[in-house]
Amino acid sequence: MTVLQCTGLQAGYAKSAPCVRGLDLTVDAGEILALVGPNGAGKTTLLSTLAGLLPRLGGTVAVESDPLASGRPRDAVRAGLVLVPDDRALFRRLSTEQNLRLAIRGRGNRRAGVDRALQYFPALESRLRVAAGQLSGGEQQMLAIARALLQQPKILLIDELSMGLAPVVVESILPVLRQVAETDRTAVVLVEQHVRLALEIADRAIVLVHGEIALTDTGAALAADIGRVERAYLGVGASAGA
Ligand SMILES: Nc1ncnc2c1ncn2[C@@H]1O[C@H](COP(=O)(O)OP(=O)(O)OP(=O)(O)O)[C@@H](O)[C@H]1O
Repeated sequence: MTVLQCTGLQAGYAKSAPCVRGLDLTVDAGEILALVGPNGAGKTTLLSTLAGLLPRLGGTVAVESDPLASGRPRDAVRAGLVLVPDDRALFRRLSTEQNLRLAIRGRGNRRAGVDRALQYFPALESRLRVAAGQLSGGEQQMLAIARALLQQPKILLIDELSMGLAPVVVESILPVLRQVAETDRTAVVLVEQHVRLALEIADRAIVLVHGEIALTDTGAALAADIGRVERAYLGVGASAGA
C-alpha cells in the first residue's frame, strides 16, 4: 500500500532555481527507502519540504491519498510524516526522559511511552536523567529516533542517519528501523552519505543528482553493482532501473 506519494514536486529556496525538480515518488508502507546522492543534490531540501518545514515550490504530496498542505509542519506530523533532522533537534538542556515525555504528550500514557522507547533503545535506560546535550552522538541519534517513533509516524524521515556515529552505534540502530518497518509497517525514508550502508538496509534506493532521480533500483541490486551508483553520482551512463 502506498503511504506517501509526491508528484511533480519542486522544492528549494527560490522559485526560479528549484533544488528538487519535478520529483515523482511513491513509498509503500513497511518499505525502507534510501536517498543517496552527492553533496548539494537536494536530499535535505526534499526531506524538509516533505516535513512541511519548507514550503513547496510546486507539485503535490499526499499521505495515504490525503493531500498535504504545503509548509505546514504540524499538519505533516498529524498526517504521519515525522522528521529526524540532521541536527537531531533535541531539547539539549532537558533530560532524555523529558525529551521522550514531550514526544508522548497527548498520545497516551507517558510511562508506557518511555518504556516503549527503551524497548527500541535499551542503551538509553541508564541515561534517562542525563541532559540530552550531554549524551554521546549515538545516544542523541537514538533519542531523536525514539522521540520520532513515539509520534507513531506512518512515514519516518531520517536525515543523515549515520553522520558522526561509530559503525557499532549505527549497527545497533539499523535493526530498530527494520523492526518498525516490518512490525508496524512504518515507511522509512533515510538520507545517508554512506552509500554501502544505505544499500545494505534499504529495500529500494534512489540516487538523487541535481534534484532529479538519476537512478533507482532495489538496495540489493545496487549493492551488487556499486559501479552503477558511482556512475550515477558522476552523471555518466546512468539509466533509471526498476
Ligand atoms: N537555506 C538555504 N538557502 C539557500 N540555498 C540552500 C539552503 N540550504 C541548502 N541550499 C542549497 O540547496 C541545494 C541542495 O542542498 P541540500 O542540503 O538539500 O543538499 P543535500 O543533497 O542534502 O546535500 P548535503 O549532503 O551536502 O547535505 C544546494 O545547492 C544548497 O547549497
